[in-house]
Amino acid sequence: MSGKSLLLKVILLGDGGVGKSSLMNRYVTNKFDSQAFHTIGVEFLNRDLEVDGRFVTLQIWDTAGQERFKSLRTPFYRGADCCLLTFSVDDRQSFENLSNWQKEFIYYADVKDPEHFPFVVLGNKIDKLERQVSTEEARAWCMENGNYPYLETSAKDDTNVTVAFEEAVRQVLAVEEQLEHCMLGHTVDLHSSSKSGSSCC
Ligand SMILES: Nc1nc2c(ncn2[C@@H]2O[C@H](COP(=O)(O)OP(=O)(O)OP(=O)(O)O)[C@@H](O)[C@H]2O)c(=O)[nH]1
Ligand SMILES: [Mg+2]
Repeated sequence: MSGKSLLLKVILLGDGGVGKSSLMNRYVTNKFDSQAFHTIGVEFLNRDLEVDGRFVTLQIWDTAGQERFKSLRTPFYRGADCCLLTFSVDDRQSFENLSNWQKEFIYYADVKDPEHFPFVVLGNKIDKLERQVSTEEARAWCMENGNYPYLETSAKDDTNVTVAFEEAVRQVLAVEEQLEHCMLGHTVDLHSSSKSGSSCC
């Protein structure tokens, strides 16, 4: 087990009103406000956690989903280690906009290798009885768009909120481990007389 704490930046993106701020506040302060105000620009909160023996400080960046705040949120995408694409299961439009959020993130965060970037998709407000997006549909979107993990959450009832943020950490650690593995492969390569090296990257 490593004693060093890792600082990870995760960013919550999605339409205005899907519950991004509520998810962050539920996770960090364990509170829920049924009359939350729209976010203007960005806000962030930190929480320390341990995942699979790794100590992590999770820096959660909560962005304003409303279109009019686009120029205020996009400068903060750079340096994110994971992106939580969020929609609300009772709002079909917010689900249909996931691709736009994915593209906006890749562009403004200047992601060099989008295929391997860790996105996690959250379908929030599962406590609501009238759904407009089924679990199967959401899973299918995740499969088709990069094989992303999909979690259904409720910030109101505190369903899967901790699991969602821990999954984000796991995704980042998995990518990091793969990179370390590849670099190790290259190091071994330099000292090897053989031309054939690691084929993982
Ligand atoms: N029923 C229910 N309501 C929720 C849930 N999460 C958030 N809400 C409510 O939905 C509304 C919008 O939530 P916010 O967290 O402000 O949404 P947001 O995504 O941060 O919105 P912007 O800041 O405009 O981007 C608020 O009235 C919340 O109380 C949930 O899981 N279930
Ligand atoms: Mg908000």
